[in-house]
Amino acid sequence: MVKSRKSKKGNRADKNGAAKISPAVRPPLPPKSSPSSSISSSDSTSASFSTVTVGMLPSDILPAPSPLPTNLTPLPNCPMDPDREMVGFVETTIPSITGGPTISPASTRMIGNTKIFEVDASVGCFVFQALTPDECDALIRIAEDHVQRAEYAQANTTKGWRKLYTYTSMDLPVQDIRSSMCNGRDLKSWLMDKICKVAGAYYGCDPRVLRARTWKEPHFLKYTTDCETPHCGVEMHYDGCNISYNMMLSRMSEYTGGGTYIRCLKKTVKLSQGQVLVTPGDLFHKGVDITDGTRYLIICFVDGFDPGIPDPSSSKGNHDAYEGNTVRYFD
Ligand SMILES: O=C(O)CCC(=O)C(=O)O
Ligand SMILES: [Fe+2]
Repeated sequence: MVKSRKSKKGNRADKNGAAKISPAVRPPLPPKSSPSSSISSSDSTSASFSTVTVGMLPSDILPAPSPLPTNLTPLPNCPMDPDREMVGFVETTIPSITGGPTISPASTRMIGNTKIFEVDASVGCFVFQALTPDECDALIRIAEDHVQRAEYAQANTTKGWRKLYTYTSMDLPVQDIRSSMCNGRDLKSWLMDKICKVAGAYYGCDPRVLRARTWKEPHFLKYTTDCETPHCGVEMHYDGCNISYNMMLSRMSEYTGGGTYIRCLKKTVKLSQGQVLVTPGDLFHKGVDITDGTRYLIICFVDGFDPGIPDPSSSKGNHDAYEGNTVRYFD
């Protein structure tokens, strides 16, 4: 049956979050070189990510099959998912079995300047807006650009979408995109700082103790129905780290279905573009199948502080029946 989200080679983290993963042998880094292209965000709220610069990889000496756009179409002044259609409700619950939609306010609170939506405080699950749509679109583009270059170059040192874990098949470690910079910081540490600051405050630990579990983290995760062997979802599992975060890069309109089903809550959390769901690593959950389109996430298995929240759910019962019990969080 489904258990911890194992790495492809059978490594896994134990229930205390200690990684039992043998040190990965990484290929040598290519020499650093000057930037080849950049994406600028016009969103003034995203000052810390105003420029994503993609540096040159060895494959850059070959013509790129599809060059990166040098500018992104500015989105209307909307800090949230432009496709959201239900502005005004803080939480929408649509029970799949017991009748029609009900709307109930989510409990919210501020951590610094960040608004936290409690998915369920008793099991330490929460959502917040971490990125702007511009930032999400830029991240998808640099990931896909990296993959295209990797496929084009067919070089062993540059790999594209691949299977890093048992239940997924299109993963890409963020640190593969070695030269992407955000205002002089590398992408991985920029993301980790952003999330760990809030997660540390939420769970009551110093954010500096929180770290990515292995070199694979954080990683892009792609689901798509638009290929020969569609990759649509992830079956029930727990991540086995201390804390996990799932950051949504896609807009709602880019896929149908999807969402993260949390077994003990019998709820599927559907994130808007740029929102992140943070959970303790012991909670059973699944990536609900998309039925059409493409859904991109950045996932991270974080260690360093155990929030000590065991999963209260039982594996018995028809949990799939509750997958349609969807919650969304809006301002
Ligand atoms: O697709 C999702 O929402 C969940 C993905 C997930 O649980 C994982 O990659 O470990
Ligand atoms: Fe997971």
